Amino acid sequence: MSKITATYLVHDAKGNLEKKAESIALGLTVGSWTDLPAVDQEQLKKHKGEVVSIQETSPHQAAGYLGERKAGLIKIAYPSANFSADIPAILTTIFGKLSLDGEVKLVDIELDESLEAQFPGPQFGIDSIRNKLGVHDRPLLMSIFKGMIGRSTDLFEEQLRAQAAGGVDLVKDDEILFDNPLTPFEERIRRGVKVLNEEYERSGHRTLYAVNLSGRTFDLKDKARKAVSLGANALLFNVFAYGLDTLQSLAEDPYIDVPIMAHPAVSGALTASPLYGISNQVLLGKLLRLAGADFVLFPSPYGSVAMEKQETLAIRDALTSDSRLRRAFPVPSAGIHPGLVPQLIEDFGKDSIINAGGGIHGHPGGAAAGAKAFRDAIAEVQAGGTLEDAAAKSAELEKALALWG
Ligand SMILES: CSCCC(=O)C(=O)COP(=O)(O)O
Ligand SMILES: [Mg+2]
Repeated sequence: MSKITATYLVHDAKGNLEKKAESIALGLTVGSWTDLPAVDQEQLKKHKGEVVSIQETSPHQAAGYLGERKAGLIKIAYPSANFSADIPAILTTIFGKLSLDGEVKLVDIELDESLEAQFPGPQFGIDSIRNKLGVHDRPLLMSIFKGMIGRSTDLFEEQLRAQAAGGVDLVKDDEILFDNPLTPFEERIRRGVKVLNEEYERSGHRTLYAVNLSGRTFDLKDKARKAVSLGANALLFNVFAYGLDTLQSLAEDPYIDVPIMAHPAVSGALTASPLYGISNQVLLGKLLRLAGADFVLFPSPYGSVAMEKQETLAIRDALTSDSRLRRAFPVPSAGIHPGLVPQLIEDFGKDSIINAGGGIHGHPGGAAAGAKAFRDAIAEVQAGGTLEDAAAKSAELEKALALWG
């Protein structure tokens, strides 16, 4: 029978992990069935959650916790006969009321093949995005518009041109730039298409622009379709302000045939606690890939909004592991500057995106020089050289390293 298996990190003050596991397996499925007549018990058996394993582990030393307790990893399998094949039903089954019930964190999920087959995953994924850009042999470079709130479309055009001229492969809106009278959504797309076509004619380098798809949930599909009809070639989406299923609906729409970039804004509210919530591997990795994100941003382990390295590597693996689903691009972000390029490539590999806002716009020579500094660093590291080798040949990189190290 098809199923989903969920793993929970449980801290139990009473110290009885077996009882806790059984109460989860029952409570999230058939409830208390043992008191029912035998015929009903038989009927309900096939819907009951199954405790697959219980592995005791050392309790987390969370500040302020007093007293004895046991911790364990509890694995429970839920029959897919219990839920429809959509993320809201799955999340409610495996972590609905349980998410409110003490120190329990959802740390892993495994869908069996027949369940996973009911999700399309990324529409494009790494290989197809590389084909669009014609770049196959290095990590991609992305930059972020900065300081656009309250500014005009002329500045937008100027920033976009400079970023593209410096050699970035993708430019994205900042997630905090919404539809507004000064830089309206449709106007950003029109101007973006014009500038990037001109830059392509001039340099032969292709750049994609991910416009921030924002507004009310029920307007998103029409807005995204309109964006595509105007020539938008990628969308940025604050998925956790809306919900994973909203992303899936956008990714599945045949008229919204552009890659979608998932921003992690708001996700920290669900993932940050070591005791509660959902692990980053599950939320930003497995679930975003399942829901159809082509690119996933998350805090890098060494930038300004840092995440534990192990967690970032687990996200990377969840997005790129072998699967029937296409691979999504990991985009470690926040506080990224050219001095971090060797470490980024070592940790996230060729099939990742190096993404910078301040690290490009803050370059003393402007955004074009900032982008070139990154491209020079990437080229040298890919060729087996060092940043020092690259800086000796690149005035832009030399300046960036002098500023940020
Ligand atoms: C926390 S991951 C998303 C990073 C982001 O949205 C951003 O704007 C990063 O900008 P930065 O200037 O730190 O590169
Ligand atoms: Mg941002």
